[in-house]
Amino acid sequence: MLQLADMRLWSGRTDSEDGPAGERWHQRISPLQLDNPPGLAILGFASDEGVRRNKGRIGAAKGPRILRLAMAGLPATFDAPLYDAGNVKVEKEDLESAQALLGARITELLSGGHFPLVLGGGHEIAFGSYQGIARWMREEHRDKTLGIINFDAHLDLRIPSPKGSSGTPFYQIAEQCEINGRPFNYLCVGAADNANTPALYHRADELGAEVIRDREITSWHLQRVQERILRFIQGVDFVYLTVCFDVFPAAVMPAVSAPSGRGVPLELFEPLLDTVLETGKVCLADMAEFNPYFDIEDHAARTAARIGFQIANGVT
Ligand SMILES: N=CN[C@@H](CCC(=O)O)C(=O)O
Ligand SMILES: [Mn+2]
Ligand SMILES: [Mn+2]
Repeated sequence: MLQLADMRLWSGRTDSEDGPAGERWHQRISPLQLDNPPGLAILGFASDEGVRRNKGRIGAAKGPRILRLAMAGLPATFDAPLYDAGNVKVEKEDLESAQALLGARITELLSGGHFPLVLGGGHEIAFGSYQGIARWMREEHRDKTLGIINFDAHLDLRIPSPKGSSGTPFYQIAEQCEINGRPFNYLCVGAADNANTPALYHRADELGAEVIRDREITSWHLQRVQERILRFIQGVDFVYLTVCFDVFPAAVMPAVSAPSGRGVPLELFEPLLDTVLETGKVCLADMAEFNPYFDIEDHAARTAARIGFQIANGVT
């Protein structure tokens, strides 16, 4: 179901003595209305169902709420309008309907010229995000191609058994691409060898997916990784950016279902994210798997908000 924006979440300190340059997101954001001028539209996907089906630690359905609270106090550093587009909530384990509804809402946002910043929820969010982008491209950009960049410790290329989960979204997307005669352009950045079986790597190969492993991402090799990402982006017209929070070290991001044994350090992730954003091709970003039950004194929520801040500033 669709839930209207709960504007009570957007509150925090105000520094009125500093004028507009002292404003924060909670002072700029408004509930999205039909025909609002294009802006950054925050949309939540309150879902535990994908992680539950994937035998993980549930709690990500509370992500959209806690992430909004964490982002409310961010400095308002961009001029574009900022909107809250509400939430899509999974009801009675019916993940498929919620993903379709998320997709429909995203198509509306993209058609309205907005940049959707979608807050999960487990990584099953990706199959909803993709449905929304795919329909928008079918309707408005038929001849263009899409690339998916997933910052993640996991490939998320599991085969639905029998239903989709937080571990299957990119396999489901590959199936859709096959059905519709579209290329499956998928780059996973940060995959961990201790968190993906050979079967999953084999599937990545079969599907022509590109993989940059976590251990390849060091400060010494940063430029090489940036070049690989840029090469991937050069081959597509639009990029769907998805960040699975378990790509970070567990000490930085304990608030996930499956914390990382190594992870990509934040100080290396940030320049990689800039590399993606600076191409100007990103049409949507989502952030998945934030589970506030496993946070420690809101530390991870702050890190997640910082990534939202970097994306918002990079696309506006
Ligand atoms: N979306 C994440 N999925 C991981 C979870 C791994 C785990 O629970 O250990 C996966 O399916 O591989
Ligand atoms: Mn993951
Ligand atoms: Mn994932």
